[in-house]
Amino acid sequence: FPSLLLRSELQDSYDYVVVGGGTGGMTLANRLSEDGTKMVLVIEAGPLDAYEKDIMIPRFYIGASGAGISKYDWNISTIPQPQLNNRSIVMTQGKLIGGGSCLNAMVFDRGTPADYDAWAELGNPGWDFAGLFPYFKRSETFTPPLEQQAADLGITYNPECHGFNGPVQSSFCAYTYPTHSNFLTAMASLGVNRPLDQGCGDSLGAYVTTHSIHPTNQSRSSSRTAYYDPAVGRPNLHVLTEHQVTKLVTTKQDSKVVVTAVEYASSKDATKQTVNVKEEAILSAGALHSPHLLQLSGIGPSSLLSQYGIETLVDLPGVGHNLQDHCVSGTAASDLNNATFDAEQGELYYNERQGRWTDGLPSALAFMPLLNWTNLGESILQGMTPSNAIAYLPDGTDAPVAAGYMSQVESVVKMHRARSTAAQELMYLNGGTAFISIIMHPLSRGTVSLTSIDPFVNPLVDTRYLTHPADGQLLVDAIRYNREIIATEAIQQTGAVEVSPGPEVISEKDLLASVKKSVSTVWHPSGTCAMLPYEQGGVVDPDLMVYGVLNLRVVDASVMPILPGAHMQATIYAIAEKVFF
Ligand SMILES: Cc1cc2nc3c(=O)[nH]c(=O)nc-3n(C[C@H](O)[C@H](O)[C@H](O)COP(=O)(O)OP(=O)(O)OC[C@H]3O[C@@H](n4cnc5c(N)ncnc54)[C@H](O)[C@@H]3O)c2cc1C
Repeated sequence: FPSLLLRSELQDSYDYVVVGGGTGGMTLANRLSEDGTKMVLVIEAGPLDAYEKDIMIPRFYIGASGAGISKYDWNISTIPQPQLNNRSIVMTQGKLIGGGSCLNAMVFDRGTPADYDAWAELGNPGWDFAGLFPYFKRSETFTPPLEQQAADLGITYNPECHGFNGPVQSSFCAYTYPTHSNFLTAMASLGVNRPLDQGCGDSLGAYVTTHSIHPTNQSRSSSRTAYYDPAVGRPNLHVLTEHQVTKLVTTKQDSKVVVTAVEYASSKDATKQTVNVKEEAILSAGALHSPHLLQLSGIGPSSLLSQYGIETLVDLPGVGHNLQDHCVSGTAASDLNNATFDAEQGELYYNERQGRWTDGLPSALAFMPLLNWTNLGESILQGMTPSNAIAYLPDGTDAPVAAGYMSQVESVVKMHRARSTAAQELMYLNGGTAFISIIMHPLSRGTVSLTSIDPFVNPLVDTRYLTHPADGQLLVDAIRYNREIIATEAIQQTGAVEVSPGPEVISEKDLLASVKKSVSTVWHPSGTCAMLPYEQGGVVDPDLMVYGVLNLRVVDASVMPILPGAHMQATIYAIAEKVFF
């Protein structure tokens, strides 16, 4: 791996220093270093993986393996959540070259046009669907479904909505459970449409999705394989792994702050080193660590920084606020898998690159607008009005952050009313073992905050899932909807019966209690350095430049002002592809 450097081989200064070699960071580093006149350094806290099967074979993605791969994970959990019976939720976050794109479930999709148009309407010109569309395409090499697969599962696509030369592979899993047809038939019987192609923004309805999987060898396509591997030999791209950035070194120029260097260390006890920044520093440390690093560097809410004796260089109340995540709860049906089946499928994978092991997160799903699946839509929407919502923000939320939140809620309600976005994503898991519902536009907001001036102490993550009652109501009603699906003739043919929460759990109160017992995450934290106007609690402007700092950007999940009604990675690749070009 020639561009992995020892610290002693580093130059004194670089044109660009990218903090974090994950999904967004490696994309940027690759594109910036296409210009051979620019020296680019990536500093990544984690190592380079060794193409282990847990990373590369879809069957073993971290969620499927249960416990995960702690050496490639930051091993962070939320603080105990009082509203969830004091449970802490495990918040897996990649700590390796490729970041989350090496651990994720590989679903590769886009939201609806409304999801991104809302970003633009919130004060970010150019970040609507039309503005992002070329960059979605630029990041992607799309492989259409095989003829038989398309016929069996009714997969349709529009080539005009896809890229065919981009670094990230997007394809349909070689294997689909036979019961996926039952699911699609069941959804059709409930009146749910089959969209032409989610790549065009036509993502509402039930269908089989694309994954970031290489269609030839059926292995993971990540920012490591897509953006790191091809750039590894460039003399102007240096990558320092297993070193954690501890602080941005700054000076003042007129009224603005300038980043002059980046400080890093290999461990808590190691001597801290610095590398100079000629043009820009770029934070791509993810939605938990980018705000943490800003706070450690004196850029954040002064009320928080003063508690730790950190001088406030830029008072930005939004840093670490507006934490949003796609939370999930489900209805378990019968277990359709067994160990013998799995062993047979393993053999099939190694011999032919076919079978169940080519399938990461099961690919049959439905994105459902609010008013299309719940009869309680109108009353849930009433409870979502911005003036109601503000009461559910964390205590002590600064006025600009609250103002930005009100605008976000307005956008979300508008989209729900127009049925232009998904309120839930319904996943048909493992060929029918569970129907899981993921809230696409949660109104609960959490925080990420430092708890020590020691950068090696992880930030405190408080996701505050279900603190806005509408999020809980949606998950409760999703269980009722799952029961309707299980009762359809097509699903009954699979032999599925509800095992959890159990058909005896019926009242609103009991259903909510069961949701609170089970609610978890699909690991999509975002919004903590939101791209919003300054007076709305924004942290970065539409060029993703941090307010009050001359040469600092944030390029990762934390800049999303509102979560899209989709999984994250395709959007993060597009953000990183777009920001400089
Ligand atoms: C288990 C799991 C399943 C998921 N499933 C899907 C899915 O199926 N589809 C989908 O689209 N999305 C999925 N996601 C979400 C998606 O993968 C993430 O949202 C995305 O990868 C985040 O990209 P990022 O660039 O914001 O951060 P990351 O990719 O996490 O990159 C941040 C990088 O910065 C490094 N870093 C942090 N702090 C420092 C520091 N101080 N110094 C140096 N380096 C630092 C980290 O080690 C990491 O490598 C999943 C995520 C997880 C964890």
